[in-house]
Amino acid sequence: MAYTIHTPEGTRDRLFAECRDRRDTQTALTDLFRRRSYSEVSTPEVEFYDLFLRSGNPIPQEAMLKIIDRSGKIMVMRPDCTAPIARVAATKLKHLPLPQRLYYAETVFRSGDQHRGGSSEIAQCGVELIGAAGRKADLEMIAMAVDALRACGLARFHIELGHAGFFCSLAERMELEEDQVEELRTLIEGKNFAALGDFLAPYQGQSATAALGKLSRLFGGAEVLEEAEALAGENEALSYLRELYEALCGAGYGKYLRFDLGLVHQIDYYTGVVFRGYVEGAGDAVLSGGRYDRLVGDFGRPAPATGFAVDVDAVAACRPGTELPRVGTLVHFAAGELDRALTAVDGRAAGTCELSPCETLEETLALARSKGALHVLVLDADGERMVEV
Ligand SMILES: N[C@@H](Cc1c[nH]c[nH+]1)C(=O)O
Repeated sequence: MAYTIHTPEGTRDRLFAECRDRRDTQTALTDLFRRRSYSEVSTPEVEFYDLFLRSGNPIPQEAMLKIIDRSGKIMVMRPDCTAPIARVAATKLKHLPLPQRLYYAETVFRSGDQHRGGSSEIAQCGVELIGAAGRKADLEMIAMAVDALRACGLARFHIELGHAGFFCSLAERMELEEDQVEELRTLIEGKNFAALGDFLAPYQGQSATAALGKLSRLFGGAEVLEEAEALAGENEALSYLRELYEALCGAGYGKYLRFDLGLVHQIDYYTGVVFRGYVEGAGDAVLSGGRYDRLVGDFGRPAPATGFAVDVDAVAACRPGTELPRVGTLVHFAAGELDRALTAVDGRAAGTCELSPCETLEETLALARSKGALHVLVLDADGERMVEV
């Protein structure tokens, strides 16, 4: 059957260098998170569908991979890490003082054209700062987003800042129905200018219409904030973004920051500052996050929170190239010489030397030739010698 040799849509096998790059990227990120006092948590790969419906419906329902369990309950492959961690913070961790700093390295599953043909299995590495509101917590998180991409060895990247409150304050002024607000959000998020124009046409003349129409074009440097103020008037979200920007510039982060006031995440638990990270060489965002002050409360312990997740494979693909070390030496060892053989492997640079599983030297030499190795180290009762391949 042809099925058995294919992997399901949106998934694929990952080999050698790709696995190593994923692991290295995860390590670079988690080292940073640990240094900043974040502790690791892990939540189940399969969760109740209801968890994601109740917690503000973070992911469109059609994007969740569903499973029916034996009793007929609908379960989903975890489509998002933040909602389950909010549950943990509100339940298992409720006796611990706030704020709590948590990190994770997990896979999320999102399917359908929602992900524009990309992988539906996404390795994420992220942080959540739970129980801290306000300026200092937002500064910590945005600085950490910059440092996370720097820790991965990236130089050409930027973080785009937006504010969920800006869109909401404009949408509120238009007195729309809830589903119309969602439609508007999707049009702006998708930078779908033609449809947005049609949507707003009946509202021409209203004070927020011009700003909403231009929202998806309001991106760039700090001048964007002035442009937005000119369109929308004094606005709390804009003043707050300026305040954060000035503090971050003072700490040397300014050159990594830009603004995108049309940044309206599809995930709809965000309540304040939102941001995305873009790297030269990757079409889509490689980092995404922001403030979500109501989600933890949905699980019974009100607490403001902020966080972000890095798409590990997307970042790994943009890291400066590191060639996979070529295996230069195979170790051919006689029975009883396993310990010497392993010592020889461990004493060389990782990945440059490996054991030969062959019984005869001829077989090992043939294996060495097929792998492009240059030497065979022979270990036997007489001692050791190096044979050129
Ligand atoms: N869970 C979000 C990222 C995030 C973490 N914390 C807040 N936001 C995502 O997958 O895009």
